[in-house]
Amino acid sequence: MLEIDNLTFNYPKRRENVLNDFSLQLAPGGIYGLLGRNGAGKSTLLYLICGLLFPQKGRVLYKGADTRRRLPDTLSDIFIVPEEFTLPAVSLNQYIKINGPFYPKFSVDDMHRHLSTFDIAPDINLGALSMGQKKKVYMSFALACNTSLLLMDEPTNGLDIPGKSAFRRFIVSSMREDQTIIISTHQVRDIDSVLDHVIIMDNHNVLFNHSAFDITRALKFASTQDRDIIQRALYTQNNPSGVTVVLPNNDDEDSQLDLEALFNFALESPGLLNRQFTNLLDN
Ligand SMILES: Nc1ncnc2c1ncn2[C@@H]1O[C@H](COP(=O)(O)OP(=O)(O)OP(=O)(O)O)[C@@H](O)[C@H]1O
Repeated sequence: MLEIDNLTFNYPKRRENVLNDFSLQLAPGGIYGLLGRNGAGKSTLLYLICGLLFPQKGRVLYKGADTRRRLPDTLSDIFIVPEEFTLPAVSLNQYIKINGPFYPKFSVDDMHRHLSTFDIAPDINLGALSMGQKKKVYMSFALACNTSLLLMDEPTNGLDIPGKSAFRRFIVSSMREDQTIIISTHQVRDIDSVLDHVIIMDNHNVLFNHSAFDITRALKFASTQDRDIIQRALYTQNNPSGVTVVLPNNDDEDSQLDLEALFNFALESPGLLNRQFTNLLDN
């Protein structure tokens, strides 16, 4: 269990807090999408979760331990793939030899399996890779560490088109049931089919926090030109072939979660969206 209790955080010399009395609890297992406008504090939250930043107030507990204590047992069970990183100019084998031992469940076989999903040979030198290739190698290493918590900041930025679909395969096929992955991203089309849970941040706090199952139970997403349907919609946005609509799912129909529409709906009418969920949970 990841427990974020009343977190308040600001960087030095900034007027407004980045996070203000921010609380969130994540049950273990599953892929969480963390969404928010630019500057909402998504990266900051990931750094606070893994103990790279310390809050001014509140705390983050992972499996009962405060992550700011940076205990070896905690740090060896959490991995973060930041949006930007550097890799040393060494062979992959050397990199694994140096870094693998910090993670007791690291598996070379898993590493090779993940690399092959991305079509990358294992006998490479990390200094001779493009940024996108480095990202694929680093994400493969991250997953091969088999930590129970994996944090990824904009993981699909810089990946080519085959790399983006490989990423979805890589995430879904490689994660274990007890593993929790938090993915912060703006590239919603790259991940909307793999998420188990959606968290939207705004105004220094959590704006929306529900499972994909509950979202598609409460809401129906469609693209239409039918005026009657458009008039009944809770939220509409134009698309090149008609109108994307979000409707109350009164007749229990299955539809594909449209993360972009959900995100825009949440920012535009958070009260209406959250009321829809209160109604669903009451029924
Ligand atoms: N090192 C820093 N020093 C001062 N302010 C910072 C620092 N890093 C981030 N900030 C500020 O904190 C706020 C939150 O930044 P953060 O990077 O967490 O947002 P984000 O939601 O990840 O944004 P984006 O979607 O653009 O990546 C922003 O207003 C940013 O300007």
